[in-house]
Amino acid sequence: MELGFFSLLAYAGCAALAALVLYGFHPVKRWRYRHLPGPPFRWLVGHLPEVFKEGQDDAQERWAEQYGSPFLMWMGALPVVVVSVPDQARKVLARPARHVIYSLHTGEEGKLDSYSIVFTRSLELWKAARGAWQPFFSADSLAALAPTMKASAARLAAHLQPAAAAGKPVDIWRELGLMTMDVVGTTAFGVDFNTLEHAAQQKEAEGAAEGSAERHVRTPADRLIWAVRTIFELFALGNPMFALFFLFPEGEQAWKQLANALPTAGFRTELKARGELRAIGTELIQQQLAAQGGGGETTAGDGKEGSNGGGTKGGGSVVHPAPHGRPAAIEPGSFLSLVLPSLGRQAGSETLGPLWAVGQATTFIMAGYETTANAIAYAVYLLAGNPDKEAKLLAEIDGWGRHKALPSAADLPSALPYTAAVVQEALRMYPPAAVAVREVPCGISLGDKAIPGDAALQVCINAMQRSPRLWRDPKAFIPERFMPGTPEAAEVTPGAYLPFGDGPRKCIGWRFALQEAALSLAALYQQYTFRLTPGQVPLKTKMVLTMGPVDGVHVTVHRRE
Ligand code: HEM
Repeated sequence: MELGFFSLLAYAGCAALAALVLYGFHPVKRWRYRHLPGPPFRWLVGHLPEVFKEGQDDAQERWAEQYGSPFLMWMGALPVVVVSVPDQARKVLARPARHVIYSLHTGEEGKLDSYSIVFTRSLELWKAARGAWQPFFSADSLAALAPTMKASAARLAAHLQPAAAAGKPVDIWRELGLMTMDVVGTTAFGVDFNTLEHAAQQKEAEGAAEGSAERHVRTPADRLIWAVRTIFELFALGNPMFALFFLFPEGEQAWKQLANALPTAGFRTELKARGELRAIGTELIQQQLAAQGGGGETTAGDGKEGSNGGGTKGGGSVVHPAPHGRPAAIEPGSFLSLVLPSLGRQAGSETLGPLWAVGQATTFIMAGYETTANAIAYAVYLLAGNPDKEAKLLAEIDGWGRHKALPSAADLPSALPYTAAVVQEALRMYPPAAVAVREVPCGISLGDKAIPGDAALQVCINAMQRSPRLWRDPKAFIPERFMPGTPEAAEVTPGAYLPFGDGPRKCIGWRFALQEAALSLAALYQQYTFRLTPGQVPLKTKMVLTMGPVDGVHVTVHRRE
C-alpha cells in the first residue's frame, strides 16, 4: 500500500516534470511564430538572461541590427515581436490597444492600475481618460504652466550654487529628478512640492536624531514625494515574483495572490507608498469636491502666462496649505482640477469616481517625473562632452539675455530653437521611453511577415533612433538635425524619430516635456556650465520604468563669468 502511494507520487512527479519540460518548449506558440527570425530559442527562460544581463534596450538594439524588422524574442513564455523600421512602427502604433505587461497589484491598488490611462486594458476607460487629460496639455494651459516650470528651474539653479562655489561634484540627474518632481507634483495636485527644499531638510533630519527622518515626512508634499520616489526606487530593485509572470503568464492571478499573501519587504513598502499616494490624492479630491459644493467652480485657465492657469472661483481651492509656510506655487488649473469635471461620467460599465481621478493624478506624476529628468540629464551629459555644441547653446542663450527672464511658452520656439534642438537630439540618442508597446487582437502584416492575433508588439524606439541604416553618424551628437533648413535636418528619415511614440496613444505630455526641458536647460546655462567627472563616457544606461543612467550623471558645476 505504502509502496503504491510512493509509486503514484513518483508517477505524478514524472508527469509534472514531463509537462514542465514540454511547456518550456512552447510548441504551439513557436509553431505560430515559426516564420519570424530572431535569436535562437532557449527552453523556458527564452531571452530573459540577455534582458537581465545587457538590459532590454541594448539587447533589442543588437538583435534589431542582426535580424532586421520584425524579429521575435521570448520574454520567458511571452513571444514578443519587435519592430525597428519607420513604416512598420507607424503601422503598429496606429493601433489603440496597448499590451499590458504585468502588475502585481490586487484590490484597490489593482483597480488604480486598471484605471490608469497608461495601464488600462479597457479602451472605453482609456478614451475617457485621454479626453479628460487633453485640456491640461492645450496651448493655453501650457502657457499658464510655464511660470511653474521656470520657478522650479530657478530653485534648482539656486540650489546648485553651494556646489559651484565649493567645486563639489553633484549627480545632476538626481537634482533634475527633484526639479521635475517639483513640476509634476505641483501641477498635478496644485500643492507646492518644493522638492529641493524638502530634500535638504530630509538630509538634515537623517543626520539628526534617530527616527526623525521618517517623522519628518508629514506634510502632504513630503508624503507625496516620499511615496513617488519609493515607488520608483523599489521598482528598480524588481520583485522576484515578476520572473514567475514571464515564465508562467497563464498563472497571472495566482502569482498576484502569492505576491500579496507573502510580500517581500520591498513590496510591502511599495504598497505603503502607493497607499499614501492614494490617501493624499483622495483627500485632495474630497477637499476640492467639498469646495465646489460650497460654490466653487473649477475653470480652465485664461491662457495668459502668469495667470497660473485656471482657477476655482468663489473660494474653492484644491491648493493645500503649502508646506514650509510658503505660498502655493500654482492656483487651481492643476491637472486634478481639470480632470475632476469628468467625475460621474460613464466609460463602458464604469462610472468615473474619485479613485479613477486619483489613478490619473498618480499616473501623471509617474509618467512625467523620471522621463523628463532623464531627457535633461542626457542633454547635460552630451553638452559636456561636445564643447562646440555647448558653445552654440550658450551663444543662443546669451543672445536672448543672461540676466533676462526666460521667454514665454509662446516665444520659446523662436527665441531658443537651438536649445530645443539639443533636447530633441538628446531624446534621439537616449530615448527615456525606449519601447512603445501594442497588442494586435486580430493579426497584422509587417513587411512580408504575417503576425498572428494576440501578439505582443514592441516598437524599439532606441534601435530605430540609433540605427546606422537610418541615421548618418548615429553616435554623434548633432542637434542641427533638428534645426529646420540645415543640411543635417534634410537628411533625417521621416518616421525614424519617435521618442514620444506615435498614433492615438502618442505621449500626451510631449509638449509639456519639451517645454519644461528647454526652459530648464536655458535657466541652468544662463548661470552655469557643467563638466563630467572622470569615468562616465560612454554613459551606462538601463531600462527599468524608464531608460535612465545606471549611476546618474556626475558633474562639477561652474559658474559663468
Ligand atoms: C521627455 C519626456 C517624455 C518622454 C520621452 C515620454 C515618452 C512616452 C512614450 C514613448 C509613450 C508611449 C507612446 C506610445 O505608446 O505610442 C508615452 C506615453 C505617455 N506619456 Fe510620456 N513621455 C515623456 C513625458 C511625459 C510627461 C511630462 C507626461 C505627463 C505629465 C507624460 C504622460 C504620458 C502618458 C499619460 C502616456 C500614455 C498615453 C496613452 O496611453 O494614451 N509623458 N510617453
